[in-house]
Amino acid sequence: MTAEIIDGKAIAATIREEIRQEVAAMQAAHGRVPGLATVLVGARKDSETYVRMKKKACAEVGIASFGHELPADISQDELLAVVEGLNADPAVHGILVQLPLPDHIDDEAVLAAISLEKDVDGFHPLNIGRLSMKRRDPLFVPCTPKGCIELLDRSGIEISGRNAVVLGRSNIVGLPVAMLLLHRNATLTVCHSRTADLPAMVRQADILIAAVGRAEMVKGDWIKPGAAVIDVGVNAIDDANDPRGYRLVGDVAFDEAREVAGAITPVPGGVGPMTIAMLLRNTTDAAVRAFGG
Ligand SMILES: Nc1nc(=O)c2c([nH]1)NC[C@@H]1CN(c3ccc(C(=O)N[C@@H](CCC(=O)O)C(=O)O)cc3)C=[N+]21
Repeated sequence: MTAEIIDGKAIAATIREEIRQEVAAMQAAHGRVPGLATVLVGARKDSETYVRMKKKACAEVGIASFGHELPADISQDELLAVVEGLNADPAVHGILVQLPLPDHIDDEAVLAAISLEKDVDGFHPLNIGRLSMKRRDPLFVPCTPKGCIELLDRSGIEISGRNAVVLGRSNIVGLPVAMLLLHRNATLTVCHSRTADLPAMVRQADILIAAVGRAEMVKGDWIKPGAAVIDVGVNAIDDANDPRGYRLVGDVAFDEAREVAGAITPVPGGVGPMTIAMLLRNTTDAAVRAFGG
């Protein structure tokens, strides 16, 4: 069997078009548009690239974006003051503090300072807490996990009653995507670096979410025939043939896995574009709430 390729780039484009129309209608009805503030501390190349992509995506759908580029040696108090200013700014409906933050900053304190109504990343401890409870909907669900579920839903892949295996337990992907799958009535297994016989666990998966950040770790013979494979990994590996000197690969050995899986996301062009589409979704939802529906 050769897997259906889940085209995250195309699905994300469809979602961006839906949002573009909503924003245009909002503009017509209220004369106002959603606004996203991005906060970038320091000059990590990857973070700069991600923030630039997010601002460009905002512009394409008519969301206003407000970029705050701050020095790497900013103090915790100064950064908290920036967040407080954005909390109070009525043109800003969503606040995204790009992670990782420099080591001297307590990132949990910064995320906890973001107004709940503007927490479009869904990383505020209260939103995470609500995500981890039954029937306590958080105001916002983190973008990458939400994008994974959206890919399954828009590809017609049933979640309820099926075996879902999540590889990885990070705060930003593994844990929240596990909660979402459980809420959707999957039978859930979370695997990590201490899991005994990882290939055997992964072979149980009707739905596999790979989010460990290790290039091509999941081999083709780990995949249950017909499984849906969502590859969250974004790993740069050296490639002299690429003008950038590297190329991106996922956590799954794609060429092997596609011979076994029923459906699989590519890297790039799978989960990545969905993360950004979900950020636009959350920002638009925040604005709808702020404008009173
Ligand atoms: N507060 C915060 N929120 C985040 O959502 C957040 C963050 N910090 N820190 C870093 C991670 C990573 N992340 C990605 C977004 C888009 C792609 C993406 O679109 N990737 C393209 C490839 C891009 C390329 O070619 O370089 C793709 O997979 O097709 C990937 C990764 C968001 N993150």
